[in-house]
Order: sequence, then structure tokens, then C-alpha cells
Amino acid sequence: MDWSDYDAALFDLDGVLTPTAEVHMRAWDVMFNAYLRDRGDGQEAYTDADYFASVDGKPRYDGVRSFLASRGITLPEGTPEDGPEQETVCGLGNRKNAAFGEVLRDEGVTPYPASVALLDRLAELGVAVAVVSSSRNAPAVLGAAGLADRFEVVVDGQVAAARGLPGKPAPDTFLYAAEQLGVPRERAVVLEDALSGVQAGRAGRFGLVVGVDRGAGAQELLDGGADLVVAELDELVRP
Ligand SMILES: O=P(O)(O)OC[C@H]1O[C@@H](O)[C@H](O)[C@@H](O)[C@@H]1O
Repeated sequence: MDWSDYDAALFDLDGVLTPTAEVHMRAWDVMFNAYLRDRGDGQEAYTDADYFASVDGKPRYDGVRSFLASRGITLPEGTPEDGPEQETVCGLGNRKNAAFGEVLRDEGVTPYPASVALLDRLAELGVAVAVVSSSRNAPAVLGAAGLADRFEVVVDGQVAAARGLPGKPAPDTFLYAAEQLGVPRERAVVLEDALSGVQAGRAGRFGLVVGVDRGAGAQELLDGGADLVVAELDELVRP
């Protein structure tokens, strides 16, 4: 890939730089299936297909709301301060977050080597880099992965909430990151593994949208707005 056409790379985190999309997936699975069982109203089990269709890449409470809506379930919204025992959108999201936090603490995070190779190459080329993640856990994940020092700009779920920026698939968090780097959208590349993320890249009319296929499906990512799809980010190191 010829990086001379671009001045910035805007990276999603979970599933792009670190294998933590898997950890999110498992934590959602455990929480939603326990919740559906407890309801006792004959709902079918929550599956990975539900994750990719309704939850992947979105901010925590948007993911809960989207999945419940897909099953015709409406709960009160609650507030981000809700305890995990509360049967609200925020309570369920926080229930899942407790499981995510435990795995992060117990297992740590090792970034994808191929993604680190691309970060090294971009640093050599002088291409600016930012992290744009829906997750409120992004700073903790970056720290655990030893990547925190590499990014001057991190737009995570906390930053988005504080600034009132709508989450992916809206393009606002990516646009804000490009603005923070001082790079126009057409000179910025979005790198994403989630359908909601490539949709955000497309909606923001960025210079290039790269899909990373970690399970969402190459065709789905292309249909959602990716210009190209790779299996690993070191495919973008070579000229
Ligand atoms: O860690 P948080 O704030 O609960 O954010 C959750 C979301 O964070 C995103 O980065 C993941 O791609 C989602 O799949 C995940 O559900």
C-alpha cells in the first residue's frame, strides 16, 4: 500500500490492534445467555451471529439496546451508574463489563504482532496515528498491551460520552480524531473489524476504509463500506 496518499491512520482497537474483540464477545455471550435463561420466556440463545449483527463495535449500552430490540425486548434505560444487578440497559451492560474486567486482569493482553509491525512502519513514515474505540475500557486495554505511548490521540467511549459524540456506525468519533490530529478526512485511513466501524468510515467519507476480517466476514465488510479487506495488518506494510 502506498501510504504517501495519506497523513493519518485511525485505528479501531478491539479486534484491530488487540485480540480483545474475542474477550468482549465471550463476556457478552455469558451475560446475555444468563439473562435470557433467567427471563424464562422461551427466548432462543444468544449466538455469535447476534454479536456480529447487533453488538460488534458499538458503544456498550447501544449494543445492549440493539440486541434486546432484535428480540422484541424493551427495558428501561437506567444510568451508567446502575449496578450489575439492575434489569436496565445500563445494568446489563455493566454486568457484562464486570466479566470483561476480570478477563483483562487475569489474562492480560498481547497485541497482534502484524498490527504492531504496521504501527512501526507508520512511525518510520511519519504517518500520524489515533485510536478510535467505542469502548470505555480502551485506555486500560492500550496500557495492558503496552501500546499507550504510541498514540497521542485516543477517542474512546468515555471521551465520546463526555463530548456528546454519537457512537459507531455514526462517523463522529473518527471525524473528531482526524480533527485532533489536524488531518483532513480525505487524507485519513480508517481501520476497522466491525460492520458498524466500516459503516462509520464510509459515512465519514474518509480517504480509505480498511476492513480487517476477524469474523465479521470479508463480503459483509465490503458491503458495509470497506474499500478493501485484509486478514492481518502487515499486508499494509508492503509497498
Ligand atoms: O468496553 P465497553 O465500553 O463496554 O465497550 C464495548 C464495545 O467495545 C468495542 O470496542 C467492541 O468492538 C465492542 O464489540 C464492545 O461491545
